[in-house]
Amino acid sequence: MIRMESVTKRYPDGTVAVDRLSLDIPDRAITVLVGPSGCGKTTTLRMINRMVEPTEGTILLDGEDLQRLPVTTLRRSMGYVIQNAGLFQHRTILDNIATVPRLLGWGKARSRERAAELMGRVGLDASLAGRYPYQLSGGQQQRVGVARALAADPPVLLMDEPFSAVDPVVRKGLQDELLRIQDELGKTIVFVTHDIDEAVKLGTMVAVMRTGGRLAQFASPADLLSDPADAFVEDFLGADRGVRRLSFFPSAGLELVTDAVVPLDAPAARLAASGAPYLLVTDPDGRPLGWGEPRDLIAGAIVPEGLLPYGRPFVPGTDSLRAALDCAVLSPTGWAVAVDADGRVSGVVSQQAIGEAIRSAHAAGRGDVAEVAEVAP
Ligand SMILES: Nc1ncnc2c1ncn2[C@@H]1O[C@H](COP(=O)(O)OP(=O)(O)OP(=O)(O)O)[C@@H](O)[C@H]1O
Repeated sequence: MIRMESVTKRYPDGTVAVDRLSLDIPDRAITVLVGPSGCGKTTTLRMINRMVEPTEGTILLDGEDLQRLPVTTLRRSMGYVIQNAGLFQHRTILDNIATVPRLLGWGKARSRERAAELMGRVGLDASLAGRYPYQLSGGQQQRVGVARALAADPPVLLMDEPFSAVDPVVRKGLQDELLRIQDELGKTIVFVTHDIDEAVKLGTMVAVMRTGGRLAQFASPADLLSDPADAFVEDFLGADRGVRRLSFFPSAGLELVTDAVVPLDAPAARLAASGAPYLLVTDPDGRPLGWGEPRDLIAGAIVPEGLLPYGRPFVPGTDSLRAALDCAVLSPTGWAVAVDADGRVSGVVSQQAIGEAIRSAHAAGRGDVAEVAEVAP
């Protein structure tokens, strides 16, 4: 949808902020521009809505040269969200969100109705509508910024470090919310961040830029983590990229052991049958209670309070291999507990078995990674 062809921006003082950048930004997906401070991310984003004009090269929107489109028409088709939200301090939340529809001549009632609908969509309580920005937390203000950018339903959303000024917990909430909204709305989003974890979490495609405004690599997060183009990208990705890459492998293929799972009232024969070093005891509904060693469990008299904690379970099919590994690492027995969507135990799996699954997933290579790219981290 948006194509950049050898785009360069040289500021009047001679600074080359962006150097011959070519990018195909896919339709209805999130493309993240990431890189160290001053590498030209913001300049690139602003060239897309013509707040900055390129010195050389061409940017096409649906095949049309941006230079041929009137700036007002262009900006109306592109929502813009910035750090600290940039809200109008003297306007209420509802009026902030209704700004663009009002500019487009929608009429007061319809604009406010739309603004109220968007508050719900971005997770803001309706009771906040009459407040002013200073009466909201930083995270709430960012939500207002997103709602305002979406108000006129533009096909493109440009987001410049929108979540950088909030604490990590609020930030995670905002990221999850953006992914949820994107699932519903399917916008073409260009998102600038200097945080590689945010880029890998949000991006369908990630453009890693280096100082001097040059593109270092343009790839899906899974491909980036498995095949960094050079030492700069590898360094930028950080030390634990191997573990992070596991987020893109599903846990559904793990072979679950079921005979190490026993109910509270298990008979002696059942306790002795599995040969496993630990048994996971379940309640009458099949939910986990805790681990016990077979020799410590007395048939018909298992005491839940005497069991080892089962840790955090994972859900095969929804969770990734990284989540399963994390459960196993945190489990006092080294075994991870798998549950279904209702929290009932479907089996258990050892660290060793997860390790084997990781090795075969890596061996299966990229084709498999692409297939499972939808798995949640
Ligand atoms: N108006 C300007 N005039 C001259 N140089 C500029 C101007 N705006 C930006 N620059 C320079 O262009 C380069 C790229 O800046 P830009 O803001 O695009 O980078 P960035 O990657 O978004 O940085 P950050 O992550 O720190 O926001 C920097 O060296 C910056 O100093």
